[in-house]
Amino acid sequence: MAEPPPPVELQPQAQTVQELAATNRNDVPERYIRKGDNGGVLDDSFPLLDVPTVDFGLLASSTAGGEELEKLRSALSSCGCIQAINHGITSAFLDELREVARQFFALPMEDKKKYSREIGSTEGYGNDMILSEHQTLDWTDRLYLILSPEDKRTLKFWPENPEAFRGILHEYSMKLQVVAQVLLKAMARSLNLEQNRFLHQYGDQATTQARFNLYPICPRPDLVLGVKPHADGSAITMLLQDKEVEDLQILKDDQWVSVPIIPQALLINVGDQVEIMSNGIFKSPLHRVVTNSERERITLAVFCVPHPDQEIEPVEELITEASPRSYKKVKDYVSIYFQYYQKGRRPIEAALL
Ligand SMILES: O=C(O)CCC(=O)C(=O)O
Ligand SMILES: [Fe+2]
Repeated sequence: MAEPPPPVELQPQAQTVQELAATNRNDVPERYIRKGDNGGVLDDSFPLLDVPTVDFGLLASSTAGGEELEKLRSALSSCGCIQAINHGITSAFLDELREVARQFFALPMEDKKKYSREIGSTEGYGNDMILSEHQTLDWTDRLYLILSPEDKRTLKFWPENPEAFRGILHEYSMKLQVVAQVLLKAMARSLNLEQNRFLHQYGDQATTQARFNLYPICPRPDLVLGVKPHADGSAITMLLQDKEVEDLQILKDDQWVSVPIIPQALLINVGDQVEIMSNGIFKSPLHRVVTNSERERITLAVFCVPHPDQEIEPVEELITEASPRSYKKVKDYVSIYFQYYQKGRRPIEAALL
């Protein structure tokens, strides 16, 4: 993979999407209107995807769980995602987390702007990074924070208001490390590999990054997307969905389908780096977020990303005559990610042999 030039960010929008939505109740600026046939007509009749639920209590036991492993393998190699249940994080805790996220986005703008990200960098509060004059913007504001390793956190971006925010996010981060380990081991076992086969490549220097997403009410859901179609550049992504507003869609068999909400579940999807490690057996799904003219939506995505120096490549045992190697060895996969993403291309194309 060629070394990409670092992204150069153009002048950000003067207003957050939340401000736009509050002042402009009937229309949206041209910059947010999607161009071309970027995924078909946006009407509101998308079929619901049947995302398999996987019991993490069963996956975590090293002896039991054959049926659960098969369910995992089959889900990750078809739709590329699962609803993780019994993952050891209580519903009450997930509700607290949703509540501090809601309280943060409800703060007055001047309070939120204390945590604004700096131009050219992703961490902090703000909206879409603009890399080209032609870029269609996403109808979303975000708070982006590195969770781990802990010494990589930039605390100045971690809200002090609401007061419980930092403590709850820290606790969530600790709990997710366990969930990620269970998953990566189970993924290997489900393919009859030694259980640390993916975990070794994932490495012990991996970072986890949290992205709180606010999707304000949008007057033109027929024309505007919350997040344009993309696949994640992570190894895996764990999404805490909004409890009520169902606007995430996945491309399955060339059709956009809605992801149902299970309030106590974590929606976990394969990212490009696990697609590469599994030699394409596990699929990193294309997904997008539609907008909503009635309800705002808040989600929390956590991306689990191998260290940039870590080499990622298909696991040897998965390369056979019947399924030859499909991807090159890659390093620092995330660095080209934004440029491809903003151009609406799939970064994984760069890794294909
Ligand atoms: O908010 C969502 O439902 C999904 C967000 C997403 O795809 C992302 O942040 O990569
Ligand atoms: Fe995503």
